[in-house]
Amino acid sequence: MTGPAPLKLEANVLVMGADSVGKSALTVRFLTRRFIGEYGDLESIYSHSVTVEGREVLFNIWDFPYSQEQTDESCVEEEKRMQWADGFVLVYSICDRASFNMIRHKVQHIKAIKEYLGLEKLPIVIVGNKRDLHHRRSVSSEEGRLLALSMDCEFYEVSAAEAYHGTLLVFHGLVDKIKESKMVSKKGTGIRGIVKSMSAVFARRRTDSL
Ligand SMILES: Nc1nc2c(ncn2[C@@H]2O[C@H](COP(=O)(O)OP(=O)(O)OP(=O)(O)O)[C@@H](O)[C@H]2O)c(=O)[nH]1
Repeated sequence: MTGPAPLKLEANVLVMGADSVGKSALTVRFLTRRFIGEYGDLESIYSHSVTVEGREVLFNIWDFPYSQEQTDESCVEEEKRMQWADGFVLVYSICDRASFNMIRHKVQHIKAIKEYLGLEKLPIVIVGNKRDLHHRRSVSSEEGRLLALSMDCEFYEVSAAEAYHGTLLVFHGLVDKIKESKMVSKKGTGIRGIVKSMSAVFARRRTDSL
């Protein structure tokens, strides 16, 4: 006798990182298996269903750079996005130390925002991208691993340019953590959930422009 099919899991994922570290490359590689080289600078949200260990997962992936200017408005918007997310992929480039140095602060920020949820383990994955550019490396694998360990996060080093498998591990690893933190999604499902979340994020902007 077979039991009921497991519930579909909805995972809102925020991909964050400094400029040009490969956030779009990583996201597009996961969603399409392809590396297309140039991605423009559009902030984007993608929805895509994937089967992970026999369970259907609807990923809503939001790829956006850290706010350049720390205005009150940009801070509020960033916090709303963090609230929307069930899990985080924090990307740095192994060739860009400044992008690595920002990670610790971002993890602390996310933890502060999510603290009220009382989750034991926040689903956060730290990713060192551009592993293929080893001749230009300025952050060692060890440093990345130690940072992740000290912040209680998962860690992967990948090359979005060279391989699909690494990005697959990143997103599947994150889903495992999200599953642990919420067995059943209590949020709105499908496009309604996204529209609700997007409306929340942009409500302030609309109000301000009236
Ligand atoms: N060699 C190499 N180049 C990469 C890799 N991932 C991304 N790139 C390149 O790095 C550049 C930036 O990639 P994006 O994916 O646009 O980076 P992003 O973080 O989304 O950039 P912003 O939208 O500006 O914040 C592009 O020229 C990519 O082709 C990688 O793994 N290896």
